[in-house]
Amino acid sequence: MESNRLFILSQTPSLANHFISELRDVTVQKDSLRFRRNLERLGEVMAFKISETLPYAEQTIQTPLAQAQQTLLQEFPVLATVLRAGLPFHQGFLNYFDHSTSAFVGAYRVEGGRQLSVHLDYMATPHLEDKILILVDPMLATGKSLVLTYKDMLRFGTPKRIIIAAIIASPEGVAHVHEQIPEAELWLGALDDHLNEHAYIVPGLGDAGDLAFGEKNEKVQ
Ligand SMILES: O=P(O)(O)OC[C@H]1O[C@H](OP(=O)(O)OP(=O)(O)O)[C@H](O)[C@@H]1O
Ligand SMILES: O=c1cc[nH]c(=O)[nH]1
Ligand SMILES: [Mg+2]
Repeated sequence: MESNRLFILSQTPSLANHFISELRDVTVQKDSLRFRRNLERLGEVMAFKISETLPYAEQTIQTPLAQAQQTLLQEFPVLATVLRAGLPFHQGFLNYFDHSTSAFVGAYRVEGGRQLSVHLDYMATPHLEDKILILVDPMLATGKSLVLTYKDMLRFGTPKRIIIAAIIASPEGVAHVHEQIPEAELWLGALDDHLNEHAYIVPGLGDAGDLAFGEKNEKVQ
């Protein structure tokens, strides 16, 4: 943990490091079922870690025998994700935050090296005013997809807390998010070294969307 706005899972040794290693490993990642499941497992781990920072309240539960006092979440966060690579990671969050509502955003990077642009074309979201929003996307490279997504989501209300969760990030992406969304807390699996000339994270894992779902055909007929 580097500051109160940046939390890095891999800084505390845990099983999460095994899941991240399998995502990166050029042999293991060929198994797309395992790749998707590792994204999902990391969503579950991060959901649990983030849940420790949310507000709770005492509640009384009736068991068949008596009443039990439980400390339970006061509210479930809204979970937002970016298609396509975000889907398995989002499923992991939803497995734990099972009463959450979800937002889906269609955003993709358009070739342009380090100066790439992001095309945003689909958004389905619940109201966000005064909500706790967790925006999940496994890869934070230039940070443009997440920043554009979040700024567009503000049309649907201003969340009272914004948490961004990514599995692998670049220093450039973290700096862009901190500059453009200073109120965001960033939760990462690992913080990598740099971006290459194609704006891929190094060492990274390659193309998360393609590894999860197959190479996309870029041709428009
Ligand atoms: O920080 P950035 O430079 O914006 O890059 C990160 C984005 O790249 C990946 O999606 P991609 O555009 O490859 O789409 P895909 O999920 O359909 O493969 C990833 O899931 C992020 O959304
Ligand atoms: O390294 C990267 C950067 C963006 N998207 C990916 O899937 N990988
Ligand atoms: Mg991709």
